[in-house]
Amino acid sequence: MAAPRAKRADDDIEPLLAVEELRTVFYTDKEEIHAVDGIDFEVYPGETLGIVGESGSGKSVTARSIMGLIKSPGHIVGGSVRYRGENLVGKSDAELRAYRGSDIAMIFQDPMTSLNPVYTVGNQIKEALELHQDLSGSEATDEAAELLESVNIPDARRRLKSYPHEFSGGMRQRALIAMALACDPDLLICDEPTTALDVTTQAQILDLLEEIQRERDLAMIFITHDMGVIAEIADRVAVMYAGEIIERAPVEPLFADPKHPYTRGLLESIPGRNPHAARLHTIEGNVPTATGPARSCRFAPRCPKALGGCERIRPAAVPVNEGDDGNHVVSCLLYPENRSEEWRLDAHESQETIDDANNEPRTDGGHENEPADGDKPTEVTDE
Ligand SMILES: Nc1ncnc2c1ncn2[C@@H]1O[C@H](COP(=O)(O)OP(=O)(O)OP(=O)(O)O)[C@@H](O)[C@H]1O
Ligand code: NI
Repeated sequence: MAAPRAKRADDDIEPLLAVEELRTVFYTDKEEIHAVDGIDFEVYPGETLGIVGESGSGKSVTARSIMGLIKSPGHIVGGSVRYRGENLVGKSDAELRAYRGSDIAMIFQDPMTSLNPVYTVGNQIKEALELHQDLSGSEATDEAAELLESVNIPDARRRLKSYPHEFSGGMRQRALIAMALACDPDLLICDEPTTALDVTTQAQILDLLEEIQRERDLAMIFITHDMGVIAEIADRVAVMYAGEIIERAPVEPLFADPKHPYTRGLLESIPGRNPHAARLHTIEGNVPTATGPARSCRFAPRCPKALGGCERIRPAAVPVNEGDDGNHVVSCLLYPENRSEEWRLDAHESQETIDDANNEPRTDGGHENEPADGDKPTEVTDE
C-alpha cells in the first residue's frame, strides 16, 4: 500500500482537482460514443488517485479531457474540471497550454510517442525547461542533468547527449518523467506508464514515482487496468466501467471489502488472490461501447447479482451503508445495503445522489427497519 498521506474528503483541505459530472462524447460518422458519461472525483494535494477499469472503459479519455487534449470528433459536452477552483472546461487552447506547462503534466504508456526521435533527450528536457522555467544555456543543461539524475538515470550528464532510441524502454519512461517534472507540476497524470515494461522495470518506475511524489508533494492520477499496480500506488481508487465511475473508496477498504459486483470481479481476476479459484477467474464478456447516455446499469448484462430494476434504473452514487461518512461510494442498486430493496430502487430511480448522511433521498421512509437483502436477486416487476 502507498504511504498513508491520503487527504480524505472529510479533511478541511480544498481539492487540487475537482471533476464534476464530466461528459465527453465522440461524434463519429457511425455513432455517438459517450466515452465519459458523467463522472465525479476529486484529487487532493500530495495524494494518488488510481483510476482502474478494463480496456475501453474511458480512462484515457478522462485523462485527456482533464488535460484539454480532446480532439474533434470528440467534445466535452458537460460538467466541469476545476483546478484550484478554476474551471478548465471552456478555456482557450492558449490558456490550457499554460496549465499544461506549469500545473498539470501527463505521461503516457508509450514514451516514444512523446519523445521526438530526432532530438537528443537532453535537448528535449532543455526545451521543456526553457519553455516552462525560463532557463537557458548552461543553466538549463545543469538542471536537465539534475532531472535525469533525479529519475535515477546513471551518468546523467553524458546521457543528455543520447537519442531516445539509444535508451531502453524503462530509461525512456524515466526520461519522460524527467520531462514532465521540468514544468514543476502540482498534478501528474500517468496513463498506464508501466504497462509496456517488464515486471522488474515496472516496479522500479512505480518506486521512482512514489519517491518523486514524496519529495515534491505531487498529486497523481494513476491510470491502469492492473489492480496489482493500484494496490501498490493508490491512496484512493475510482473504478471505471463503460464511461462511468461505479465505485470510489480509499485503497484499503476497496481491496478488503469491494462492494460493486464489477470491482469484485476485477479483484478475483488477480492471480493468486483467490486461493479457492481453480483457474484464473475473469468476468465474462466485454465492456460495452456507450452509444447514448446511461439509462440503466451498464454492467447489468454481465452482473451475477443483477436485479430486475438494473435494466431500467441508472444507479446513483450512494454510500455502502446509509449514514456512512461518504468515503466509500458505489453506483449499484444493491446499496445502501442497510436499506430494503424497495427503498433502494425508489432512491436510485429518483436519481438523488445520497452521498452523505445529511442528504436523505426523497422516499416515503416507511421501510426503515427492513433487513437488507442485497444478496437475493428478488423479482421486481416492471410497471
Ligand atoms: N478519437 C476517438 N474517436 C472515437 N472514439 C474514441 C476515440 N478515443 C476513444 N474513443 C472511445 O472511447 C471509449 C473509451 O476509450 P479510452 O481510450 O478512454 O479507454 P481506456 O479505458 O483508456 O482503455 P485502454 O485500457 O484500452 O487504454 C472507447 O469506446 C473508445 O473506442
Ligand atoms: Ni487508455
